[in-house]
Amino acid sequence: MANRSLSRLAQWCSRVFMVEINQKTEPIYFALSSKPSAHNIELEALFGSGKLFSVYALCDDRVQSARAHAELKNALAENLPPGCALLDSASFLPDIKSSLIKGFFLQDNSALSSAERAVTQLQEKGPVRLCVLTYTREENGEYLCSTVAEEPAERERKYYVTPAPAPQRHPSTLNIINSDVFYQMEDAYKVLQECCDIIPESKAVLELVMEQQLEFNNSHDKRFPVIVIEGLDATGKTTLTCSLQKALGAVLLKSPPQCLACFRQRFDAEPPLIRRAFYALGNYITAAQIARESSHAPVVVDRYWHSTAAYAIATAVSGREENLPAVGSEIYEWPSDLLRPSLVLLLSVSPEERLRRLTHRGLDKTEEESQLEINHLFRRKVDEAYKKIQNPACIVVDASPSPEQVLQQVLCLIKNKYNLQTPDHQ
Ligand SMILES: Nc1ncnc2c1ncn2[C@@H]1O[C@H](COP(=O)(O)OP(=O)(O)OP(=O)(O)O)[C@@H](O)[C@H]1O
Ligand SMILES: Nc1ccn([C@H]2C[C@H](O)[C@@H](COP(=O)(O)O)O2)c(=O)n1
Repeated sequence: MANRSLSRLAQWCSRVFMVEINQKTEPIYFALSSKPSAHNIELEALFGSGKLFSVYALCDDRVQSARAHAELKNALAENLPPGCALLDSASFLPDIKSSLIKGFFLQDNSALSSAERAVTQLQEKGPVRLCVLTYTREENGEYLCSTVAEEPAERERKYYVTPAPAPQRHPSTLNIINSDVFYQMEDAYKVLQECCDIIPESKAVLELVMEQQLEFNNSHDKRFPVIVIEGLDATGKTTLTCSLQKALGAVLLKSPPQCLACFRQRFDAEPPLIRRAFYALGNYITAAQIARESSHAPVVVDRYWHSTAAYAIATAVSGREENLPAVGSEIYEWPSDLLRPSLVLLLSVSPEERLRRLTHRGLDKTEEESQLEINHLFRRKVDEAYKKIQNPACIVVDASPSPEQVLQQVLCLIKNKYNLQTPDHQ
């Protein structure tokens, strides 16, 4: 269903709404119905007594939609009067892939109940069309939903708010494929193609991808091992990959590759659809470099697809780590057209040790790194997602001992697996 058709209230009736009070508790689910329902304590707690709204940015185009949602969040945060709570919300068709539409649930407890005016002003300002649903409480305690629509007939239409059961699949997992994680180069490529007008840097990135693909040769029969080192920030990847490079006489590569470094900040500022497509394409450039280099030497890679998928999944899946799909889900499948490494090692340290290393290093932190620091829930989800990725799955390495001991441990793993001749580091 095109988003634009959702401007009519009746269209929302086949859908379920999810409101997330916070990341640690279960979301609240409700639906719209022409029939009233029995009293529900959860809904009572969510709807409380103030004025309530759901706000969605409606665009047919996925790039515009992703940007409009992010802009709406900023605009609401800036323009709402004090006393308003802005909660993440979404609407979806239970267990139907790609059906999730993100929006916001707004509780207006401001002194003058002026959130509606602020929202209407945003609606008038455009250019993005907003769908605003408003909820009112009847004397008998029922909640009714109507739209803040221009046409009077549409404004008159009302539906009962009724509780809905939690779906089997957490709604935030419904849109992951091709919105957060890409499983073919073509799919990520298309996203950046659609961005060329609004983000001119996309063109340069696409050209670099095409250049590398032309040189890409995936047909060497005899390859040297390709060892990927993964892990959260400050777990020791840079330290280990540099030592491995020397110890194995290997070529050291990273993803995203150096040629994309100047574009990274630009794409990091974009919503997940665009940002993740950028990192996905980075992996294909690195893959082409791996294919070239592994024909004459072992290759060590600092981050690759495990990072791209794990961070994207952990960000997309809201709430607790139990909401992550189980091992075996298609979302953890390695992209069919991406060069597979021979070995993936996941460096693991305790949160306390990682924080100590981060603080000691004292470098600027990206927003996501800062989030990792303050948000243990997110860190656990990244870690879990790393471990759920299959074919190739990663081998967890305890990276808390000294750098030299970690290196020895890893050399041992590599030697055992490949019978490689590596210098002794006793
Ligand atoms: N085994 C270790 N024991 C103690 N300190 C370590 C160890 N390995 C690395 N460090 C220190 O921890 C800090 C982070 O290490 P490093 O830069 O190698 O991590 P990283 O995983 O590459 O981080 P990022 O992903 O953020 O670039 C550095 O100050 C480094 O010297
Ligand atoms: N192959 C990669 C590498 C990195 N990312 C993303 C994931 C995090 O947001 C961030 C971490 O990188 P770092 O700060 O350690 O340079 O970059 C990715 O998606 N794919």
